Amino acid sequence: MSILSLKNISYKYPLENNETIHDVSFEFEKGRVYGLVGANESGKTTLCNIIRGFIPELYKGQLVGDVMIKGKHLNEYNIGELATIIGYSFQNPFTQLSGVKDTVYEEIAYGMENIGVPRDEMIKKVNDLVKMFRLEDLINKNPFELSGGQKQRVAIASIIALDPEFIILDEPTSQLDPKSSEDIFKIIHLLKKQGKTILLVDHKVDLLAEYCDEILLMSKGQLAMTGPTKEILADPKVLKYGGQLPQVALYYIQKAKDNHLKTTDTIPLTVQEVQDILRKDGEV
Ligand SMILES: Nc1ncnc2c1ncn2[C@@H]1O[C@H](COP(=O)(O)OP(=O)(O)OP(=O)(O)O)[C@@H](O)[C@H]1O
Repeated sequence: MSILSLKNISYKYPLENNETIHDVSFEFEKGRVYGLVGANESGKTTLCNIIRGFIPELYKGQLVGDVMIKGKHLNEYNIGELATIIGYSFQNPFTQLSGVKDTVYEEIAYGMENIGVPRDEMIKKVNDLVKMFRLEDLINKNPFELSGGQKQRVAIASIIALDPEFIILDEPTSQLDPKSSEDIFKIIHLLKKQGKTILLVDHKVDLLAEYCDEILLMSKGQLAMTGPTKEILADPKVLKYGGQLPQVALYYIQKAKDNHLKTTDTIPLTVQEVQDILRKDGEV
């Protein structure tokens, strides 16, 4: 059974004439990492808000279709239950900070305090997350004094602290340098190994190619392409729908076209895969 499913979801913001999301259906399986990609304003954040229930709870408008979580309609969960089932890290980490805690350490503990996690368990969890997100030097700092990237790491640690089963990360690496971005993807991999289901909105297709099981490509409010990462991110049709291909795939397609390489049925998506193909073809 899928952990979360979307059935014929359409949505129109108040005062807008046209739908921002049109007839989206999809089933998310437990323990998989999904990359949600698409051009700017294609509807990715709006879809995440629908999955988390912020639409229609906070944003009104016209929503049709059903969001089912573990076999129950989203409406059947109360706000507290939903917060522990679905973790949502916002695109802008500034909006995620509680604003009532003076240190990073307290900020990470805040959500757990609210749901009454026992003190010992809470301390252990915060210490684990501080280590996992390399926040050791920042624990006594005020969250609002941090850089954008540091805020982003604290915001993600705070939602993981609640141990949600389904985690939505909306552009978690947008303010991070390449090394910190890769670190976040490694944490995503670790969370997957713990059985979490992750929906990741990100433009860094090279990292998505390496870490995601499946890709959902949005175009003008619809899911234009969905499927295994290996199929979707190796398909030049992605470009037609405003998506991007990994640098490695683009390089390989160009090389194959120039006839410098023997063609192969499989377009490589990672540097490792290119090296394997080149080695097989006797190029290196
Ligand atoms: N609160 C709102 N009221 C009205 N329209 C909105 C609102 N929020 C977003 N939109 C519109 O909905 C469309 C989809 O926006 P959304 O932010 O969901 O796309 P996105 O794919 O996440 O974009 P980006 O990659 O730029 O973050 C856009 O045209 C946007 O202007």
